[in-house]
Amino acid sequence: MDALVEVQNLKAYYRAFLYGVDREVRAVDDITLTIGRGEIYGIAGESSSGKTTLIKTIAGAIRPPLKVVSGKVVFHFAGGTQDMYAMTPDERMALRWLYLSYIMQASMNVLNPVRRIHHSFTDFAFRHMKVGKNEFFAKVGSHLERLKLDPHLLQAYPHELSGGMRQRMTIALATILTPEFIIADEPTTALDVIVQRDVLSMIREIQREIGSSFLFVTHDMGVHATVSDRVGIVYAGRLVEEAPTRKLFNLPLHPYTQHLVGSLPRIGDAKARPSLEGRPPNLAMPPEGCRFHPRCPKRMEICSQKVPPMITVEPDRRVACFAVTGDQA
Ligand SMILES: Nc1ncnc2c1ncn2[C@@H]1O[C@H](COP(=O)(O)OP(=O)(O)OP(=O)(O)O)[C@@H](O)[C@H]1O
Repeated sequence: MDALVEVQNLKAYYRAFLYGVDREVRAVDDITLTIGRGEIYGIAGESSSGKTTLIKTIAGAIRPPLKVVSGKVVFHFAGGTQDMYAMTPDERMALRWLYLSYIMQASMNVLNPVRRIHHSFTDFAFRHMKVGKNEFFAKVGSHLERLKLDPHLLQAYPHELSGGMRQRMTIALATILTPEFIIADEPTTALDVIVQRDVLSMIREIQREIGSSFLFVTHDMGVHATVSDRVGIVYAGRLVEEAPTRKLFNLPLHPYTQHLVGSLPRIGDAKARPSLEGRPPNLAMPPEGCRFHPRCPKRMEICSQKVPPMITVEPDRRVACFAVTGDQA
């Protein structure tokens, strides 16, 4: 695989005072993954599993109480190879928008609510494009048309657009400079199913047209089935399985992935699918060994004693589970 982003043994913890005690919340704990050029890499996992913290850490958007404890995030952009945490804040800023951009769930936060939408494009992209105003707006117009958005919408205020249209406009804004890497955090979660489909096909189209790589985060496995090329499953701050999407859905290996895939509703279901017993762990006091073991139907003695390493079980898939790989140490 031609790697665009390499995340190596990344650990990022929050410092939190809980019940008067100073604790570390180990939200990202030793994650290693590679995102290929032109690939849509999905991250899935339930609420509080560390998805948002992982993408903030990859994007270099770190502020206290979050701290990168160890590990690396390396980008192989056209401008050269860069190590996110060896860069100065200015160098990091220079990457934003041009090479790396971010699509969030709450699109209103990006589009200035009291100004017409064209101002948002000017504010974010004009100085980077290094062309005159007329040429700039011609480029913005053709980018919108390419994404099947009417350029007249640039004259509108954000509140005049529907939620789905606003989100599509935010995606147009995030991609106007054709960044090589786009991070999307639950970009369709607040949208109804029909609008969600439009936004997902827009993301696929962008990936085809401008060849960007995406890191696509959502707890919704149905969305991953539609849009992601590969999926990494996160549980309690750790990556537990990674595979091409089709393989992951056809034959999930990790018991947690089996639960996620097995709990997807299917047409003809007479009753609700069983939910997993127990709750995800408190990341300030995670269980020893495999963090999933207290809830795992396949747990063995070793699972509470040792952290299962991520093992490559096929050239394109990895899993961290003693029940699958045995103890290979
Ligand atoms: N500012 C903070 N201080 C302390 N702990 C935090 C802070 N922000 C998040 N956490 C903790 O870090 C862990 C991971 O949170 P994170 O938001 O990354 O999870 P998530 O998978 O993105 O969840 P969701 O899907 O609900 O957004 C959680 O245990 C959360 O309580």
